[in-house]
Amino acid sequence: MNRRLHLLTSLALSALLLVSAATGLVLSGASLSEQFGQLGAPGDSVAVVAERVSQQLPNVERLERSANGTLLATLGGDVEEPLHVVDPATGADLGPYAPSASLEWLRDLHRELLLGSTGRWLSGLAALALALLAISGAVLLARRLGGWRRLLTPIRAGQGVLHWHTVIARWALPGLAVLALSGLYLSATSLGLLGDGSDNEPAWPEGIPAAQQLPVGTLAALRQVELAELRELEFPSAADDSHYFSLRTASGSGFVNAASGQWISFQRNGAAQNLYETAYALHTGEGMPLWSLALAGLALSTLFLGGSGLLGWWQRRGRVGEQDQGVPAEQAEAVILVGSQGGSTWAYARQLQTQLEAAGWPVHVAAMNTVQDDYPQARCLLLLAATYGDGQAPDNAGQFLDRLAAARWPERGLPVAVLGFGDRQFPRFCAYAEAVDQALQQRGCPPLLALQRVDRQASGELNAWAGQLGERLCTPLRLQSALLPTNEVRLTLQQRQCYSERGGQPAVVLRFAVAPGSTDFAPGDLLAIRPEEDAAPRLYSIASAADDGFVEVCVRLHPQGLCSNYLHALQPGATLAASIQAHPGFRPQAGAQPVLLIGAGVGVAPLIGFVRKNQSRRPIQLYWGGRHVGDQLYGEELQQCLADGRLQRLQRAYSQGPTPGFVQDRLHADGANVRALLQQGAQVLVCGSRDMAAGVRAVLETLLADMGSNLDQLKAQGRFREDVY
Ligand SMILES: Cc1cc2nc3c(=O)[nH]c(=O)nc-3n(C[C@H](O)[C@H](O)[C@H](O)COP(=O)(O)O)c2cc1C
Repeated sequence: MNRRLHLLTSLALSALLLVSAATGLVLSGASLSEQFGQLGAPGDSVAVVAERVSQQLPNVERLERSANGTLLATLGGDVEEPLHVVDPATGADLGPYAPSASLEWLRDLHRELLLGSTGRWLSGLAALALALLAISGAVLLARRLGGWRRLLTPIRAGQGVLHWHTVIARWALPGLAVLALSGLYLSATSLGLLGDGSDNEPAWPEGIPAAQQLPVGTLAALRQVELAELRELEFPSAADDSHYFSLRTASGSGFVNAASGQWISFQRNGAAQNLYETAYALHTGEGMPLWSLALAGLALSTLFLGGSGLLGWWQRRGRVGEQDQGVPAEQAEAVILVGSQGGSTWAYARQLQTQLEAAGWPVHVAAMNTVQDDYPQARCLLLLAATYGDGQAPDNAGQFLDRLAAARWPERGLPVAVLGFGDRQFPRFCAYAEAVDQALQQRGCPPLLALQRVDRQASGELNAWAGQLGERLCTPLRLQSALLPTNEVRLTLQQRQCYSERGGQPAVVLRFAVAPGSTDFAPGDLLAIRPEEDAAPRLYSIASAADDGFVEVCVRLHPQGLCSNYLHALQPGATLAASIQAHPGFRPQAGAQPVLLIGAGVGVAPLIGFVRKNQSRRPIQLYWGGRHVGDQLYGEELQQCLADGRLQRLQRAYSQGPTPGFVQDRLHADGANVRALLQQGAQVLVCGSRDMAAGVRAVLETLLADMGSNLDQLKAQGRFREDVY
């Protein structure tokens, strides 16, 4: 609902919002430059400045100071251009006031789209749209991050316009809310729907006798008011026979006796006027240079958010596609319901749909929120559910549990199977799928299969489940990881370096030439290689970056391994097709905090990549585990990095060395150092086998417990990441 409100509002009013943001950007820039032009203005009183001006321009009738600090004098008599800019420091005439015609035009466009009062209504609508977008955006963000209390926690690394949409929106939201509310209020006052307090006037001077006027510079009341406070000062008019000054300041307005210099009356601004003044200042930034700068940033971010939101929506339309629902729900024999936020889970529903349909099953595929009361023909119900936030449902599944409680199909004993999609690096791995599975059990649905949780769309877990499901349905099924590459690149082996290992299998470092600009990647991304046409691809962590001009991976030989045998046999000049998958979840966060890299064997590949690229010399320490002291995978290069400061410290452990130990034992022995790093806010990146990773986690848990923390907290801060195979 929220996402739809967010999307529909932005689609319906995008043109209006973009015009408001673009004109707002230029206007805040202009206001900023005007304010910078007035930075050296004197801090004198109104009396002193009025004296200076009246000496230079004896026919001055009125002084007016804009919130940005420009001082304007209205000259009386037969003057062709009565409005002049004056210098408050000297009173000198700086020439007739000539506002830029294009700026005035832009201001009109911003306030009323050049359409008069209809345009003012439309501008009000733009402010309303901005308010709705800010509110629905905040709700979406809170959902995505796992609750309002986590609104300020780091957003996980990601790619694509929608990731940056979220990152920018988070910072811009409070400012956008201020802009939207002040814009709404100003529109309401300009349309006469709300009062601006301007009817709150001081008592009009009556019966002031004619008397000798004092020089304006000596008037006590005007000497109390600072120039920065001035809005307007009207001089006594000989024509009207008035013997007083009328004055409007930021805090109120009143009249001053020109002969005695005393206040005749003064009326402080009421609440409505103060509200108007505040809203006006907040919306225009006038008189507040830093806020003007922030407004320019907000206008820019509105443009970015509009563009990125629309682009992201356009890109997702096809991906998340719920278009092909198959047969209507009431005719389906197999029902597949999908809970997905990012869209990837739909790919598995499509694969199952295609294979089941090919085997003659009438299949219905839909979002979990559209679950029906009954599926009269169904023989099985398959639920594919991802987890978001802090263990919550994706948007398109948020209503599933409520609807399940009222549905009739559980009473028919329809067999169900739940496949959970998640990421083990989150504290509540596949928690939503677990909740769904439990609710189904409570409603007495017979399980077709036990709940299976899939970590980062791992092929093995997907296929184990598909295989079992195929057996139950008597229809062979398989699932192919949707992380499979679609962006194949042609690689040519440039260089290979083999590291043999006493009593173990050799590892080879392969460097493939890649045409500059043909693809983009960073250390830690994955190279997917398919050794044979029908084989599942194998993923290898990349040790280089696109600007190196080569893709480097490190591969251990597995005697029975199809892909490792194939890669070990490659000789320079050989070519192969592969593709690169971004893996933004596994790389150092931006910043200067220390980084603790932990790896074993060929798991060093992405880690050496991070070290190589450490041009800023942030403190990076590497703990690495091998077998024998002689195993020197990347040994020389690591020494070089130590020497030039890209690597601060290197600790090695050898499981079959003179003092045998694993990398986790080394960490444990070095507990004081690791604790110190964690206390400094270090991020931990672990790459290697599952067993090693489990050992490392156990040691870190112990060290963190001593510090009153735990791994879950570290993960929630994005400071613990694993790339485990
Ligand atoms: C912001 C965000 C929060 C996530 N939270 C969790 C979580 O709490 N538990 C979990 O197991 N996986 C979590 N994941 C991982 C997703 O469930 C996983 O990537 C899933 O395959 C995404 O499927 P989808 O693309 O269909 O939405 C999260 C992913 C993101 C981007």
